[in-house]
Amino acid sequence: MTLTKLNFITGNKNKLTEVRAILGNVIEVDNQAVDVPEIQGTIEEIAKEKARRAAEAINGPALTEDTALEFHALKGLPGPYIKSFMDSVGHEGLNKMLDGFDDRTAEAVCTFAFCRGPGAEPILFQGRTEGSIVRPRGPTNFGWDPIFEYEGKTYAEMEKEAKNRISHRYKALVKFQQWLAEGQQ
Ligand SMILES: O=c1[nH]c(=O)c2ncn([C@@H]3O[C@H](COP(=O)(O)OP(=O)(O)OP(=O)(O)O)[C@@H](O)[C@H]3O)c2[nH]1
Ligand SMILES: [Mg+2]
Repeated sequence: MTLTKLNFITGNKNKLTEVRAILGNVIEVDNQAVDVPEIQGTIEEIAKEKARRAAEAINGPALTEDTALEFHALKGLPGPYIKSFMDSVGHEGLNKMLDGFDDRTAEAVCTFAFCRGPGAEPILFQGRTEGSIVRPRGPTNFGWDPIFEYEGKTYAEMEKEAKNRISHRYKALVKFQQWLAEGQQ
């Protein structure tokens, strides 16, 4: 089955905007904001199960994405649980979690999962970008962008195009595009 368009199942408008900006001229990206329950487990287990449940929910091919933010000093936490950490303690709390450590480096991880349909095994495409956790700088319209610094600028301080050339999401989508170009084996 050669894909001519994608159904990206996400409730996150910022993610959708970046996926369309990065994939825009490669393939059409539709969206359905189906609320898919997320299990606990490894990043890969969470990403796969999200795609399985999305494909079941729409009874068709589904692309999903799960993002994690791993603090090296905390052995990878908050990881895939970053959303609840961000909602509960915010930029300041996330910074404070590292104030007792010398190592403030972190890794942004984006894991796309494509599931051809109910019962199919999802295929994963992962991108990672290394940075440091800093006090917030820049616009606050996308999650933890203001506290993730890459080569001197936070994601929030970067022009959108600049972020979309180096981000965890961009790197994951490069792998996805290669898979699409190779005929989706
Ligand atoms: O500053 C940011 N820069 C990014 O590039 C980025 N990508 C994701 N996130 C946030 O990290 C959590 C992941 O949780 P998440 O993957 O489950 O996303 P979500 O629940 O918002 O959407 P979805 O699960 O419907 O796709 C959510 O709070 C997202 O807002 C980002 N924050
Ligand atoms: Mg989610």
